[in-house]
Amino acid sequence: QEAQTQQKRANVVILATGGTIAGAGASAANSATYQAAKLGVDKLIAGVPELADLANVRGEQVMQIASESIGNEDLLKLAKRVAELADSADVDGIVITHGTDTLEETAYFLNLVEKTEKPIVVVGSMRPGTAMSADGMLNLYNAVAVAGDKQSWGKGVLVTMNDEIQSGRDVSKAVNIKTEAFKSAWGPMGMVVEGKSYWFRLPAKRHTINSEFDIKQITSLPAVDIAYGYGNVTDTAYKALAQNGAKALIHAGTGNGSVSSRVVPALQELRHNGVQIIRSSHVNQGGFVLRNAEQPDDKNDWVVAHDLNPQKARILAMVALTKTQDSKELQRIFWEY
Ligand SMILES: NC(=O)C[C@H](N)C(=O)O
Repeated sequence: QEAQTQQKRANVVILATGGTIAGAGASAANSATYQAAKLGVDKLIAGVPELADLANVRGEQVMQIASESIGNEDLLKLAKRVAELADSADVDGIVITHGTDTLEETAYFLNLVEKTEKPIVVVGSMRPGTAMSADGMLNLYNAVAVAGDKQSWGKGVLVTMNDEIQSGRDVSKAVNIKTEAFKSAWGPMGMVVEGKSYWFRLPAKRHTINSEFDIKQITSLPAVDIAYGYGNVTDTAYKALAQNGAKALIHAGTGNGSVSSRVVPALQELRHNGVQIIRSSHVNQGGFVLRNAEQPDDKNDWVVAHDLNPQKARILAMVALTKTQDSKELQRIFWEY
């Protein structure tokens, strides 16, 4: 009978990248003061013996860093390894342990470029494993439960934090000091409770298997940078980023992605010189930027990021620019993904 259950169990690979879920503090009282990326993947797995009740789990250490330091090369390395594993017949699901600071960027990137229906679940924690009420154990348990579940197939890259199943496209870190840190303007897709998934909605945007992008065809990512809008802003940062080689600039705009009159002329000139200008909003609870609202995008030949926050807009712009330099195509992609 033991052999039978063994057979039915899904094979889940945990790819560890670092972050607070692998962090350690000096004492159990240290929930916010600690070093990220200290524990190896074997220790993470050994720390939650109950994972073995959910799936046949094995781990791989892909990198060991705090997620604020993840660069494009790291993204490519991780995504290529995910694609290899997704292609292997003996892998049913993939979990990625990740720092929470850029977790939403990695999750969205994978959602765009992985051509698989197999579950890919990105997970982190807000407290290191050494802290009282550490959240990493349960988050990881939930991630393995979701990754090993047939119900999770074809739903795009998922994030399991705080018992919720979120879409990797929509979810974003909204609070930095609570375990209830990750939110989506459009709500979670489901819940995971005691190792069982409960689904309520599906993603409407193109992802993974229905995406036109494929990590196997991407060898490098173009420079795309973000500049922030605020009162009294100048065009200095925008110009400097472009001069430094940015192929597209994400305007992390105020409100509706509005652009200060002090910045508009520089952005018009940069677009004239070939730099793509993408207007997003930096409002906290979910921006919503529409073409030709606040700024004449048709006239300026700018793109709007719609509901993508600036950091997610950077990810989509990089991926899109591997295929097209056309601003209309870019805008189509921003509506569809
Ligand atoms: N909670 C965390 O994981 C934060 C950490 N700075 C990281 O992103 O790696």
